Parts: sequence; C-alpha cells; structure tokens
Amino acid sequence: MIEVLEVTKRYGEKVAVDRLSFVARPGQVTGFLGPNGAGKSTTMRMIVGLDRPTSGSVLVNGRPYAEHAAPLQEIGVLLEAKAVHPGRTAVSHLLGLARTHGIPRRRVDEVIDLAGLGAVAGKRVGGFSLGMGQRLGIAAALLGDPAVVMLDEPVNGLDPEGVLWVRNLLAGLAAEGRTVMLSSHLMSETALIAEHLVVVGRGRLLADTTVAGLIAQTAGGGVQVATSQPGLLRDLLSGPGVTVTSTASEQLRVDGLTSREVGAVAAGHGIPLYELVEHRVSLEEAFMDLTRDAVEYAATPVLQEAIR
Ligand SMILES: Nc1ncnc2c1ncn2[C@@H]1O[C@H](COP(=O)(O)OP(=O)(O)OP(=O)(O)O)[C@@H](O)[C@H]1O
Repeated sequence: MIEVLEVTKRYGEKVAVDRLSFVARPGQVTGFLGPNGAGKSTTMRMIVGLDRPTSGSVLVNGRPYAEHAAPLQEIGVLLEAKAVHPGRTAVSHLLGLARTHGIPRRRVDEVIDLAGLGAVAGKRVGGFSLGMGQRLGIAAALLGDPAVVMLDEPVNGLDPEGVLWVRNLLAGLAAEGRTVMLSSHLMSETALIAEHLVVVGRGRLLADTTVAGLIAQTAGGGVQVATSQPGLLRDLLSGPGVTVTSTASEQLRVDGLTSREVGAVAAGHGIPLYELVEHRVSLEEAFMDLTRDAVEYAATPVLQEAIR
C-alpha cells in the first residue's frame, strides 16, 4: 500500500505538490495521471525517499521508505529507465542490484525471462532501444518480488506489443494482490490498465475516482434525435430537468434524458425517429475537461493561430 498524506513539496517559490492525499491499495492498479508538470514525478520521488516533502508524509507498506531494511523487497520502482550504466550488460546490472539484497541469481534469470530480455541479457545496456531500457527497468523493479510496484510512464517508448505486455503484466501483479501504481499523461492508455485513477494538476488532487466515475462526473453530451415531428416531440419531452434544443430543422438535442427514455416517448406517441444517438463523453474529453485549468504549458490562442 502507498499512502500519500497531505503532502506539499516546494522548490523555492514553486509549489510542485500541493497538499496532496491519496492511497494506492493492494490488489488494484492505480493510474496516476496529470498533464506535464503536474507533480507526478515529484510525488513518486518522495514515495521512495529521493525527495523530502516540505510537509506531510508518505508511507510505503505503513512506513516511510527509508525505514525499510530491504526496500527492494517492499517496493519495486521504475523512475528513469535510462539511469543504468551504459557499459553494463542487462545481467550484470540486475546481478549488481540483486547482490545488495542477497537476492539469488535464479531470481535474476526469472525477471529477465519475465521481461522478455533473454536474447539481449548479455548485451551492453548502452545499445538498448528505449523499449528495451523500459523492459530492463521493469525487470529491476520486480527483482525483489515486492508487494508494491510503482512505474513512472512504463509504456513510454514501447511498441504496441510492448504496451500489451505491460498491461497484462500489471494486471497479473494486481491479481496476485500487489499494489500497482503507474503514472502517465495519457488517459485512454491508462484507462485500459488501471481501475483506480488519481488525477493531479498543478500539484493538486483533481480526482480520486474510477474510470466509470470519471466519465460520470463529467457533463454528459445529451441525446441527438432526428424526427419528422420535432415540435410535437419537443413538447412531449420537455419537463423539469430536461432541456430540448433544436439543432436543425428536423433535429433536437435532449439533455436530461437517456436515449432509451426518448425512444420510449416517441414510440408511445407513434412519432417516427430517423436518428437516436447518445453522445458519450470520451475519457480523453473527460480528462481534458478536468485538467483544463491545470495545464502548465498550454498553447496560447496566439500560438495556436500561428500553428494553423
Ligand atoms: N528540482 C526541481 N526544482 C525546481 N522545480 C522543480 C524540480 N522538480 C520539479 N520541479 C517543478 O515542479 C513541477 C512538477 O514537476 P514534475 O516533474 O513532478 O511533474 P510531472 O507531473 O512528473 O510532469 P511530466 O509529465 O512532465 O514528467 C514542475 O513545474 C517542475 O518544473
């Protein structure tokens, strides 16, 4: 379990993380989402003691990271995939890490297989592609068979097969009862992997929810209807909590009712419908809606104009 409790991190004037609280629980994948500069990496660094909160506290399996005698066996982390000596081979890098914790060679071979690195295990890391580096970083994170796995942008640089591999791997780790947390700034991709979502912007918590919850809390898109009798249908549908607007000569947009309810009213009065579409808000729209005011490096209208 990872517990982030009222954490604030300042760098001089800059507030990178602002009274942030959330819990990543065992048995599920938590997606840690936010636009660039939202404070995700800073939070992850504080979770593993690489940075100290200005205030608040962070616990891994009930204790601050530094208080664990064998931290690799508590939490496996991928923070910077390229933070490996380029002259080392994948095996020597993992063996070096394993020795610090008395982890047997057998486990090194296991994680090499698990990460699909068998063919390149004896090659120098300096020649690895970004994707291979990510796989090596994930192998290192799993080395200590930890109860908590935390990965910063794990699918960055992976091809579609690699993305699928990460997705299945993380689902498997959560199914074994581990706490899995991954950061990303891509909503649609994260929604395929994570069930629990923690969304941050400018260091603050914007949402602590599920994929379904995020969609539900974003304003719905209404129902679009096309009929030969828009006036009659409009009168029949109008009522408390329902707004009906005319969008074209035979088209209406209905807010406050489902497509099923609109269809039932039309059928009940013998009104023919040519179109009945519920506009669903996409996850990406929901995410952008939520983080709109928290994007640090948004293109200004002038810039957008210049790009056109
Ligand atoms: N060491 C530092 N000194 C000063 N400011 C910092 C430092 N580290 C991070 N920041 C600032 O804190 C804010 C949060 O940065 P952080 O890297 O945690 O965001 P992020 O969500 O991980 O972004 P990205 O998706 O771009 O990696 C940013 O405005 C960043 O410029």
